[in-house]
Amino acid sequence: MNILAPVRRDRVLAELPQCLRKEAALHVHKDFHPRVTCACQEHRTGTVGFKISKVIVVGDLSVGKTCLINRFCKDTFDKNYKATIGVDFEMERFEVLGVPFSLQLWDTAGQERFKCIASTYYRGAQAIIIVFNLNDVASLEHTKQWLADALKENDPSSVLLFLVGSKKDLSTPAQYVLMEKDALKVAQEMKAEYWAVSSLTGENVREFFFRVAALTFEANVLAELEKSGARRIGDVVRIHSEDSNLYLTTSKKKPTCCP
Ligand SMILES: Nc1nc2c(ncn2[C@@H]2O[C@H](COP(=O)(O)OP(=O)(O)OP(=O)(O)O)[C@@H](O)[C@H]2O)c(=O)[nH]1
Ligand SMILES: [Mg+2]
Repeated sequence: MNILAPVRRDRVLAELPQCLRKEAALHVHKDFHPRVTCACQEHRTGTVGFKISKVIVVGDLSVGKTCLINRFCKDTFDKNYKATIGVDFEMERFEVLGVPFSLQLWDTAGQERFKCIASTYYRGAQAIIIVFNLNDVASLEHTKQWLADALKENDPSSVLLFLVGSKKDLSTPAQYVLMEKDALKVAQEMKAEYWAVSSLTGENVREFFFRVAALTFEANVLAELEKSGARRIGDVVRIHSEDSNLYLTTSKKKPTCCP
């Protein structure tokens, strides 16, 4: 991969992609955080010219983790199941608000016998994607254990969580509605953002990864600004009391500031 080649035109994000369901979203702001937009305009996004975030994808065997990544990164779909052994890795490049940004996508094995190898790659994730099969309620129940295991290796206060229901093409609308109700509840308990996708049809796959890229980029730049002491004395910090379901601003206490 040539890191200096221009980013593909369909990987350019100029606006914040919106969540799927407001009831289970990491935040529901219409735009990027004003400090992030401002920093990008002024090229104050950090010391390095490009940024990388590590994302791990976990969940039961055969829920469709590999197919989800392959649909987005390679626009392919394989109907034959080939278990991931240990981990696989894909790097996807974006340009967010004019800044080069990459997601390192770690596709882990769901099979019990490979879990031990896979879990050694959990550390240092900025986002955790927990996948379940929308047609298998047990796989939704197991997401809590997958999350607990992934959080052992990461800082729960800074990592972004996504709960993704897969194989949407296999559920009828009525079945989907029932499953979504349970899934939204689990997502709210976890403080994860909920998505439902189909790697076979491609439904929501691009929208989902764009949202992951945008939110990890936003968190990454905010952390960078905080670290570099970019917040000037006298900056006004305003908490939006009308924000609801904003996991980031409520539990993680990231204030919304004037630029
Ligand atoms: N109909 C349908 N089938 C899917 C979809 N996604 C995955 N599958 C099928 O589900 C099976 C398992 O998919 P994988 O992506 O290999 O599952 P995995 O979660 O990576 O499995 P492990 O690597 O063992 O953890 C394959 O036969 C896929 O073709 C989908 O969106 N729709
Ligand atoms: Mg796999």
